[in-house]
Amino acid sequence: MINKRLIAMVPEAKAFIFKKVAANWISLLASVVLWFTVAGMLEQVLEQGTASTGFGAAFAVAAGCIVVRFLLTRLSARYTHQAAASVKARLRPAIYGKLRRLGSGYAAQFPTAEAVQLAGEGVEQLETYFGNYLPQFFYAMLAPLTLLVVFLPLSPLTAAVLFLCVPLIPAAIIAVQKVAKRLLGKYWDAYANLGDSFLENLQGLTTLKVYGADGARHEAMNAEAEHFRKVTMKVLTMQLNSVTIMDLVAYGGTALGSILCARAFLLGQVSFGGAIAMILLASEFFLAMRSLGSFFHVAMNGMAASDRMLRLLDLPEPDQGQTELTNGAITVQGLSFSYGGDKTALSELDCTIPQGCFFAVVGRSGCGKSTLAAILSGVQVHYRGSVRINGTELREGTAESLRHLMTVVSSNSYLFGGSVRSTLLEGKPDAVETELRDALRRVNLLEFVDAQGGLDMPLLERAANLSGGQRQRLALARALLKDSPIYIFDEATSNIDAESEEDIMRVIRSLKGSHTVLLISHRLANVVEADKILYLEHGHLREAGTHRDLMRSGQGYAAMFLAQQELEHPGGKEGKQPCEEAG
Ligand SMILES: Nc1ncnc2c1ncn2[C@@H]1O[C@H](COP(=O)(O)OP(=O)(O)OP(=O)(O)O)[C@@H](O)[C@H]1O
Repeated sequence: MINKRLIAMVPEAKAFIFKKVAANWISLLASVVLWFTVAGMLEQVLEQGTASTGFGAAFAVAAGCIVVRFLLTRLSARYTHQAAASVKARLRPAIYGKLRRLGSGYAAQFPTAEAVQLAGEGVEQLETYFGNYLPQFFYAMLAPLTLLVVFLPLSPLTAAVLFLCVPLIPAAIIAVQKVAKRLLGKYWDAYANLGDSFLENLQGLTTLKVYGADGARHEAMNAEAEHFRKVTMKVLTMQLNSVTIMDLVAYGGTALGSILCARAFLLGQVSFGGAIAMILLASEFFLAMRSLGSFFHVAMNGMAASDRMLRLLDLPEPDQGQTELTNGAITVQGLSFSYGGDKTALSELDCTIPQGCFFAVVGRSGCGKSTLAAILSGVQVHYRGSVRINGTELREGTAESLRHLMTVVSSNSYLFGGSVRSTLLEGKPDAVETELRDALRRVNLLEFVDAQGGLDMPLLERAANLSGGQRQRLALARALLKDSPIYIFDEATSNIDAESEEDIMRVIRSLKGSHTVLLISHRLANVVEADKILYLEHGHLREAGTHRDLMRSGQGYAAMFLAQQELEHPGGKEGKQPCEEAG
């Protein structure tokens, strides 16, 4: 339960823990003085029948002790909060920073829902570990030792019996520790799985409704929730049972101590005042350990969370490059990539994309187009072979410079809720009104936005109040404002209306010359004007050339192009037009 690595991660907490232990210990000494003073007054009253001289001083001492205890209790609570705050301030950024360093492909290594649960509830339970459990752990050892020293001169037998009973509480804790660890492991598994399902079902709710599959998912989630409830109940039962045992030891021990004190008084071994003071203090022998037992269960849960947190923090990170990437030709040599297993998504790819050129990557579904985009944009970093931009290897470049250099616009670019203005400003935070309006004009969205109240037109989450084509055009306007030297368009025109598609393609074509453009498109009519088309098949580069070259060679690309034209214009001659125009 003393995790050195975890403690080292929150170095500030050590000082607060020390101060809290000191405050609790001084408070215990104040209790000793208080109860001995009260007992002394009682003895005086019993012996003399009335208050005598020195009573006023005794009252003053007792009142002083009460005030000291009150102040120290407040101080102790403050140290708890400060320790807890330092836990939050250290661990949440550590989790967030790790996810950032893992890069946008982090979800392949660690589920999003679990990361959120750890950063939220996991960290909160660790607050109890640092703020309560650790200080109590040290205080619970100090308190019985202090009382042993106080009791020994008065009644050695009582002191010895009480002191020997105290370890029964940690023994009860140790007895349940193994069971608790196993149960809490199960608890976190069930919690994380439920979180994953909940997040996924929520994200896909519309799809579930469309297919009428929400009922089945509902049932499946009910079963998961029921499993989580049962595990939670087992955890609570275990905690309750162990608390009952600890209470039995604490109150049984206090009762035994009181009986021994009374016996020592009757045998004349201790004065009346001494016996009363010991009876009043007997419970203090156990209270510290008893509180430790209560904190133990919450802290144990925090420890289970910390195991997972450390697993996340230990995940291997992609090497952080140190070289500034600069604009220039993209050179790919012997590029291979696999998502795991024997199957390769890309095999020995070679190509050079000169600066300012318009390249297209095409091929059948699953041939590796998006994988290439993910590698070029730094999302997938574990590739073999070489990818250089202006001569610098991609993995040696800093993430920051790659972000400046390249923008990816995909078919599902995320649009946050807010306004059109706030969305556009994500592309260029210091853009002025005219720049924002100009970007909207370029994607043919200005008129619509103006009709809806202008740049401050409100946007719902994921811009749900826009049509698919409008969303995509807005995402493009945001990307244009960023004005990066290289753009990758990954199916940026899929699933949208023909008018929006043409608007977007017009903008993409206009970037040629001033920007390097890599267009990934399943619709080959869109790539006809590309300077070079790369045709992939099962991760291999099979053909490369202009549309005209590839049509002339009459292989895979030509067959795919003609098939699409036939589908779009059945029986018509239109199918051949773009080819002839390009020629
Ligand atoms: N995250 C992943 N984990 C495992 N395999 C993956 C993953 N993403 C893609 N793949 C596999 O890698 C191969 C290439 O996928 P990729 O997404 O690059 O194809 P694509 O050409 O972009 O397809 P599409 O045109 O359908 O988008 C496919 O066989 C796919 O099943």
